[in-house]
Amino acid sequence: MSARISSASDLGVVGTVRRGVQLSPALTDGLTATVLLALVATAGRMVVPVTIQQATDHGVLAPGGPDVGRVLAVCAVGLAVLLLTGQASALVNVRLYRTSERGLAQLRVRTFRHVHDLSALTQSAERRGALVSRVTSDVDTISTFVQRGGLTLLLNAAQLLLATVAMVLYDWRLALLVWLCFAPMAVLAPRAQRAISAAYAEVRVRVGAMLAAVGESVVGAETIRAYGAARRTQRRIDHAVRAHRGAAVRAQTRVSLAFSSGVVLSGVALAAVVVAGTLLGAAGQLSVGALLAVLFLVQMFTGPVQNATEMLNELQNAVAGWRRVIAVLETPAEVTDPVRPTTAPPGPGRLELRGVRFAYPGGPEVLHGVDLVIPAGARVAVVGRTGSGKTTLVKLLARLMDPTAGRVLLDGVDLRDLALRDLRARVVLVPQEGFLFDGTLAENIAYGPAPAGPDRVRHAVAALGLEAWTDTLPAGLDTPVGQRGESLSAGERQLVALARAYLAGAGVLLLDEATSAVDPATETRVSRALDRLTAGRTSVTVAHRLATAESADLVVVVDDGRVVEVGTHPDLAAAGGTYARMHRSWVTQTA
Ligand SMILES: Nc1ncnc2c1ncn2[C@@H]1O[C@H](COP(=O)(O)OP(=O)(O)OP(=O)(O)O)[C@@H](O)[C@H]1O
Repeated sequence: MSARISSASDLGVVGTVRRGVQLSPALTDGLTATVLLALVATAGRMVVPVTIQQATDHGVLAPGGPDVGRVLAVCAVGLAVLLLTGQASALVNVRLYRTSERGLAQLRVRTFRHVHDLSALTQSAERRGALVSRVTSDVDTISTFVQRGGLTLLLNAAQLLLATVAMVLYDWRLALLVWLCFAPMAVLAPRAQRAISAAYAEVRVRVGAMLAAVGESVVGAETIRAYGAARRTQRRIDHAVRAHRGAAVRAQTRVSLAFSSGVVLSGVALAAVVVAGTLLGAAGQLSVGALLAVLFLVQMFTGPVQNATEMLNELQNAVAGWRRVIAVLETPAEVTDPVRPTTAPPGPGRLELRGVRFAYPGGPEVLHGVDLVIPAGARVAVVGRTGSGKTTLVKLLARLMDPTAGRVLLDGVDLRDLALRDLRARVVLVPQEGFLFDGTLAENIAYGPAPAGPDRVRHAVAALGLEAWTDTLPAGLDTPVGQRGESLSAGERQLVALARAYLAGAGVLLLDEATSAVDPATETRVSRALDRLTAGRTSVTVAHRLATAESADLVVVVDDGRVVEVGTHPDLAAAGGTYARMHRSWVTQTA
């Protein structure tokens, strides 16, 4: 079972870009037209040097004296071309943004859906935060390159080529001289870029450390005060802030050095052209206009040579981002919809495990051949020591993952043959800590497969006997719960989770009993709501309190990945086995 998502795909650079483009086909929409427009825009830049040369040689320095009309005519043509190419340039940007945003939106949606399809197993194997970052920041690194980098790289090359051709046409010796001056930059720039990237990587690490230090000190303020660790914490923060400052200054120093060497090199090139051009001019081999034009063309060299390395760096980032996103998309979703789902009508809710074995990826087997029948409509409590496999068993019943061997059946049908949508409508898992979304109580209760209106929410609340509680809240069912339900107590969050499960209306409920302590009043409400919720339904509860087992129809005892006892509480308590021992020790502890 390969539930882990590899950190990155192992495609080469070209393969990665090709696969990335396949995944976001919108990226290539109208690309040919965009490239043509971009080439027109780049060619338009040549207009300035050419206009200057024409205006100088044939206007200002015309053989019969300055010809103002000619200068104006040349400038007007130059201006018109410049305006047109300016339009082309704006259009290129708009088109690029539009197609790249569309393409990246496709990629985000696709990756996000796939993350949802991955089994609970993969999601827990992979840190959830890291998955979120693949959908967000990794796609962002691609976006920077797609929006600017890719085309800039092409246009820079075109600009260098056109500028060189223009220079050669004016004087090939000057063109050669300029290339010689810029050669060191072509060699040094990649090195400078690497040094700058390394410095910024260091800055990012330091920012992370600084945020962690500050964040921990705020979140853990009570513990810090309780242990008198304020000074030690302060020192840690000071250190993190100083380290960040040092790294940021180093990075900026490198950027400034790189920038000024670029300026120096282009200055050297300009000076060399002025000297060589003047000598050629004196020998009658170069016109003043041509010399001016070449000086302008030199300016068109600096940008592309500096940009090229930066863009190559962005290409590297984008390829790394693409590789990580592709790795997510290439992780097979293990819990998939059956090709031909069963059409059998829903049964009463009888569950069965036959020879079920399970191992987490790369781990030892944690369930070793479990055979178990859960009759329809029974209230079942699963008990056992911590780590014995209770939660794993319940997750398999909900098909959050599939067994390594054996079968899980609902009303005689293998869960793998049930359409996932049908399965989720018939079996609902209520986790220990149900996730609450930032919204009102009613919105959170209505969070089920079928959207529910206020009447059904009120009905669910009344059916579970929770009105007395909701009536005490400031805005009743419209009370906001805060992010993750932080405005509610742990017990109240459980009540919301139960109402939500009630509204989902499934015939089979799988409950992971909450272990967090709640006040006695809420405790009573929770257990009353649970009684009402499970009435008439099949329910399997991972019981952390043996009181739950006492009131269940059937108790299942799991020990070290095996079901060792099944029976009613009185029978098992009298049998003198594992359950009887657990129960005796629980009674003495709580007595
Ligand atoms: N996501 C996971 N990846 C790898 N191993 C896991 C994972 N979840 C559980 N395990 C291992 O599987 C075994 C059974 O765990 P499980 O959570 O099913 O036990 P449990 O009886 O529910 O325990 P508890 O009462 O503490 O919740 C344990 O050894 C546990 O370490």
